[in-house]
Amino acid sequence: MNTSFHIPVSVEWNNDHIKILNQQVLPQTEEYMELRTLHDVHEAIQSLKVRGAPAIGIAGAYGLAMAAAHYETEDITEFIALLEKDTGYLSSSRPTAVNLNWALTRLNRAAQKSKSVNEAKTELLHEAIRIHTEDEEMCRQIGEYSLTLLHAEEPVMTICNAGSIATAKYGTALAPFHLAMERGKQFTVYACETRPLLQGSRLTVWELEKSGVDVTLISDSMAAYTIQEKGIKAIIVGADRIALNGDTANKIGTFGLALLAKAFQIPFYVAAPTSTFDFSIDSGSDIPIEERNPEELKSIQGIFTSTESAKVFNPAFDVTPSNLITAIITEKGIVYPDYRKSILKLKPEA
Ligand SMILES: CSC[C@H]1O[C@H](OP(=O)(O)O)[C@H](O)[C@@H]1O
Repeated sequence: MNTSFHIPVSVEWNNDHIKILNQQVLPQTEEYMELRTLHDVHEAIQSLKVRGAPAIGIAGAYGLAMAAAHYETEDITEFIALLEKDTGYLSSSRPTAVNLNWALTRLNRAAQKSKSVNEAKTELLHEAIRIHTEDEEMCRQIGEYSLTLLHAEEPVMTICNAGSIATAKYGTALAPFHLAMERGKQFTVYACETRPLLQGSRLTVWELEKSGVDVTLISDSMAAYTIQEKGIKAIIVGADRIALNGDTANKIGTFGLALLAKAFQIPFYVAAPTSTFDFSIDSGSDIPIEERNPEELKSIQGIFTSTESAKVFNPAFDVTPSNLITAIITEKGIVYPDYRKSILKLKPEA
């Protein structure tokens, strides 16, 4: 393997602050930023400087632990109340990816078990570090299970960026490609550009090129023709929130790819850690879908591509019904229908 290739990561804890790769300016600029306050973290998540369900959870966890380290109270009850207030603020940064709430809930539970403020401050940072290191291992496992389903000689398609920079490392949907590359095996990946924020053309192409994986960019509208002409053998995507019945929220455009997979009778895989499952909701209709600023659709990098007066519908995610999903690949194994039954087995002990 060419030693210049490497698998990029996007979030790091740096003693007393968070260091992130600013995904808003990739691929033209590889800029690292320091996040030192809760507002810094909220803004970075909301503006997609840090993005991707698992990476949002990791950054949110470090952000809450970092903020709590500066609480001045010595009263544990007051400390917990402050933590709950900051948790609510941070949770509001992006509503769809369940990993943010999942991570912040873990930190609140860790603090609630603490007997003193000092113990709570230590436990919060330790829990954030655990979430970060666990996610890397979960992603690597997802990659291993994915490699039992995907074969390097068969071209595959993906959308958005469910990659190493959207997680601790390796990614979810992109994990098999990075792992295969580490073992000298080359996948042929077709990446949809993923309008309007272009996570595919800006981030997935950049990330896979860094890692030496063979990636070809297509526009979202080219997906059907590409499947037909390039003989795509499978589609694999990430997830932001998976309901008990297997309905999956992911980047806008995913539902359309699932319909194409059905039409072309090729497998459609969702790759996600169990931290992306929301065991409190029955179906996809319960998943909040973030609608974003209309400007994101009407312009690109400040240049209007429609009229300034154009009305816009700009959902950042859609929900793929579970009947279009061939299997869900998790770090605990591959989940098949009947999804409600198989997903319930993944539910952590209370
Ligand atoms: C493993 S990342 C999961 C998921 O998050 C991305 O959304 P966004 O770019 O808005 O943060 C995308 O839907 C990925 O598939």
